[in-house]
Amino acid sequence: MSSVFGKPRTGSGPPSMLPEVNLAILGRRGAGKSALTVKFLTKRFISEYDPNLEDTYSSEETVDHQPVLLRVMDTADPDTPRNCERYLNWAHAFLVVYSVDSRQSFEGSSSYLELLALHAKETQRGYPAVLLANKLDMAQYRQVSKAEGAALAGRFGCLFFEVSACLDFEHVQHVFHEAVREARRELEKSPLARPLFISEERALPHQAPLTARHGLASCTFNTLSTVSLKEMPTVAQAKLVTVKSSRAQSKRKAPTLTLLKGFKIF
Ligand SMILES: Nc1nc2c(ncn2[C@@H]2O[C@H](COP(=O)(O)OP(=O)(O)OP(=O)(O)O)[C@@H](O)[C@H]2O)c(=O)[nH]1
Repeated sequence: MSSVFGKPRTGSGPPSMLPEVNLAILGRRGAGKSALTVKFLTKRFISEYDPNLEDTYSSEETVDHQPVLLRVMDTADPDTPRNCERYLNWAHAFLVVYSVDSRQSFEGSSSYLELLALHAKETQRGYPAVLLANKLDMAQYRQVSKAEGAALAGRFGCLFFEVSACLDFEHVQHVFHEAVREARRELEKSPLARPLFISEERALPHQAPLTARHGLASCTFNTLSTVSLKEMPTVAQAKLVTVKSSRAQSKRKAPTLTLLKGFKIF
């Protein structure tokens, strides 16, 4: 069963005939990828949960009066890009996230943009990316100026926004919808492009790792020697994640609420 947010879909009905857009959220640990994903899907800010979970969710959205089934992969690379093919071959567009209060995360986002640029060059296709500076509510602890963010986005020709996962939903939603617009533009240019998925079964013929070919030290492809490209699978099932909201942190007693499918909020 898929994890579906936004407009509910019937579980046993036929697969959605909506046009689909796959969006991968990339960035260093702690940048706020999961918080942004959850904010977009549920309008709630969830302050803590398991950093090792990587899940894909789907949400029926309407962007510019056109419906779309948006699949969002909240990635969980350990410290640097790892086994990148799982999202490089799946996503139509990318949100690259850093946190305004962490220079390290900003540097990490630069590595991801570099990786996407190499992949685009190699596959001769566009991979729209949006650079997203998160934790704007922490601006008093800024380590990265807005100008630096804009300059990095300019270098890679991508859109740039500053948001906060714990402030208003509309800004976060706007960014996700912009990514859908970017993906649509790219899909219109190459309508036959289909996302592929890596499975760990057969060797990928005649393909050396991207890192080896381009010397990108920060990206490792542990499973590349034993992978093969397959058609995209159905959306992964969300695992049960127990999270604490800021209400719980303020020690007020509140009943436990299971939110949609995977998230439990106190
Ligand atoms: N103040 C503030 N904290 C945030 C914001 N977004 C996320 N956080 C916090 O930053 C921490 C990391 O957020 P996550 O969403 O887990 O970050 P992530 O990028 O998914 O990190 P991994 O799961 O480790 O890959 C958590 O404690 C969040 O509560 C934000 O906009 N403002």
